[in-house]
Amino acid sequence: MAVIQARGLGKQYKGKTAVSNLSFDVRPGTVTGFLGPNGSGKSTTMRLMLGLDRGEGTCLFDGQDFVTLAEPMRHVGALLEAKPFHPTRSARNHLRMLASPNRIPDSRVDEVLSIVGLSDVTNKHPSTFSLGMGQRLGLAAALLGDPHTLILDEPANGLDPQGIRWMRDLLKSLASEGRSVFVSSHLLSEMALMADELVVIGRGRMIANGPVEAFTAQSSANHVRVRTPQASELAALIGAKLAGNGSVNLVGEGELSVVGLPSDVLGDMAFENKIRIHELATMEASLEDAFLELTGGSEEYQAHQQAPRGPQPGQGGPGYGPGGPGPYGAPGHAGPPPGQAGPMYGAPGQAGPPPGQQPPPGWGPPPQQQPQQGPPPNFPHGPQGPGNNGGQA
Ligand SMILES: Nc1ncnc2c1ncn2[C@@H]1O[C@H](COP(=O)(O)OP(=O)(O)OP(=O)(O)O)[C@@H](O)[C@H]1O
Repeated sequence: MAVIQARGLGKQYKGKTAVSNLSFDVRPGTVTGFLGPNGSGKSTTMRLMLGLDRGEGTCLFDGQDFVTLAEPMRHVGALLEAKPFHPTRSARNHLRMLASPNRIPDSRVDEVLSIVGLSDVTNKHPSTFSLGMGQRLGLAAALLGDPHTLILDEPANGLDPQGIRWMRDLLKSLASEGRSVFVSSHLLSEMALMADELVVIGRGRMIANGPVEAFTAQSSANHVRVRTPQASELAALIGAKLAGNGSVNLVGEGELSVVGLPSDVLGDMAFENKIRIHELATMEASLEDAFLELTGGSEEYQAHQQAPRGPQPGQGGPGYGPGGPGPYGAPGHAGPPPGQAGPMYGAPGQAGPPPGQQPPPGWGPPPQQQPQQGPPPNFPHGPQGPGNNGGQA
């Protein structure tokens, strides 16, 4: 059984939709990354999951609503915001205050302080902590009850590079013990190293949900680079073989970018036609490539003057058919301007679907939406709410 089952989560602020009809599962033994541009609704979703905000839908933890869990810290640990600590208590006392209603012994307080590397500052006031130290204390609070589920909003915020690596190793090892870890982060390279599954949202709506590999596999940035002194000849052969299912572009002198055929097929084709190959390399899309491509246009907040993101003058863009950008219509992947090197043979570009309307190929549909239920009750745990944050909505 999935440990976390979110169904139809939704929230409006003064008529403006922050989260709309989000459904997903988080399985035990996995780190599930929660991605989305600024303001896309990640924090709101996490608050809805924990009953900290009123909204639509349900979220069940092992089949139970969070607010009905007895001793919730033993089931779900949450880190939702940095430094929501008591103004006068020491770090240790802050944790003891959270531990006692959940019948968690003081020995566990010292244990989690040691796990997060704060053993030397247990008697200091968190108000004097750096952002990174505050995050560590927040994580200590989330771990207090040794929960099988963790919900962490940007836990790497403020951590130094060593801290970020430590956090990654910790979350992976917690997942490898069979726990469910649901974590948001803007650090895509981190997420690529850490996450098994992804939930990607834009403007509060589901964009993609599935394994990380499937997410990156659908990116048009996946291509094969071929360097050959017989580029035109090879491009013509590739174009014929593709027959509209992919593209081949001249991206530099004697350099082709091919989408739709793997390197072994290209190598054999060149060999059979006596075409010399100087380089044949499979270029895999990064999580960042796939994320920017898929969430393009769904950013709530954008700089007015964007840095140029498309191919540089004189270069083509990988994987563009003559009709436009790749299958998801990513900004910054607009292909070469007229008159510059560009697509030679390829499928007509398709305009990308609006976010959330058509999941990329190979991705399962989101779990079936359930009829939306009434708003969950207010978070009932008062000032000693879930995990660490005192239950502030
Ligand atoms: N208390 C609030 N009152 C009004 N609007 C809110 C409130 N909290 C969030 N919003 C709005 O809801 C939307 C989603 O915000 P949310 O903080 O959930 O996004 P996010 O994905 O966590 O953003 P970020 O990545 O920047 O942390 C935004 O448009 C935000 O302005």
